[in-house]
Amino acid sequence: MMTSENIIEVKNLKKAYADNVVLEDISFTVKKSEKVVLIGPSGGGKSTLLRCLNKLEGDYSGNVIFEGEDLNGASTDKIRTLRQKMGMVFQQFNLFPNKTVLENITFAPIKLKVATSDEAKEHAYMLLEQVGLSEKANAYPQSLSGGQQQRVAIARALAMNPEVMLFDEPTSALDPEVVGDVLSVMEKLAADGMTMIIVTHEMSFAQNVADKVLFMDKGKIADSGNPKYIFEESENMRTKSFLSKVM
Ligand SMILES: Nc1ncnc2c1ncn2[C@@H]1O[C@H](COP(=O)(O)OP(=O)(O)OP(=O)(O)O)[C@@H](O)[C@H]1O
Repeated sequence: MMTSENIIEVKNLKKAYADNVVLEDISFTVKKSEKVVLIGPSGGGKSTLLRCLNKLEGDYSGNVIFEGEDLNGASTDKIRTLRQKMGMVFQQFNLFPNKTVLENITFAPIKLKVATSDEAKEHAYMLLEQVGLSEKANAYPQSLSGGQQQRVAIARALAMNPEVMLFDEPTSALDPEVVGDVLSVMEKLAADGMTMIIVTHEMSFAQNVADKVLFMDKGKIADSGNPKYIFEESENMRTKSFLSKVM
């Protein structure tokens, strides 16, 4: 096994809320630069799995090994350090409403002392250019469209120079006409070699970007493979039935 190449290894992950088993025996690996896309019916456990990866969700059994270190059982300090290497983008942007776009992006690097104020600003302007929002540096989140806010949220996550980016349905809350802007920022990031784990209902995006697709149903990885296999070849009844409903 080429474990050294794996940036994330998930082994026999199980998670329950009281009696409700939400994740059952989940195992998979993510290599550096790989794009792993999680698809599947609502309630199947995709978001929960993503939150377990950076320990936003504690209390699971099994292992999440990130760059060789097991998050399960790691100290709070260690988890904080590891979490800094994982950028997360949520469905609901979660920008700081009382900070400008620039302040949203520079806040964490300055507070966590990974950059001086000048370095953080310089980096932020670079990132704003990357997401196509240079002219919005001094705007406040509420003056931006949902798609613009989500692109700021992506820039904010990138400001910490993460090793991995986790996306939890980043376009689900957006008006259809701005979804493409966010997806194209993500496609560029993918082409630049970022390691990405993405929960999405955007099937053509999944098909274009994924190296590996995990089809999650009822808390399990019910099917997995490259996009050609999942979208064209799989004979798995659950995969086929799900895809026939969403495509
Ligand atoms: N904080 C929580 N407390 C109790 N149950 C939860 C909690 N979060 C999620 N669940 C349950 O876990 C299951 C999986 O939810 P999850 O949000 O991970 O699914 P999903 O595949 O991401 O669905 P969707 O596509 O609708 O977001 C659901 O049955 C949900 O009700």
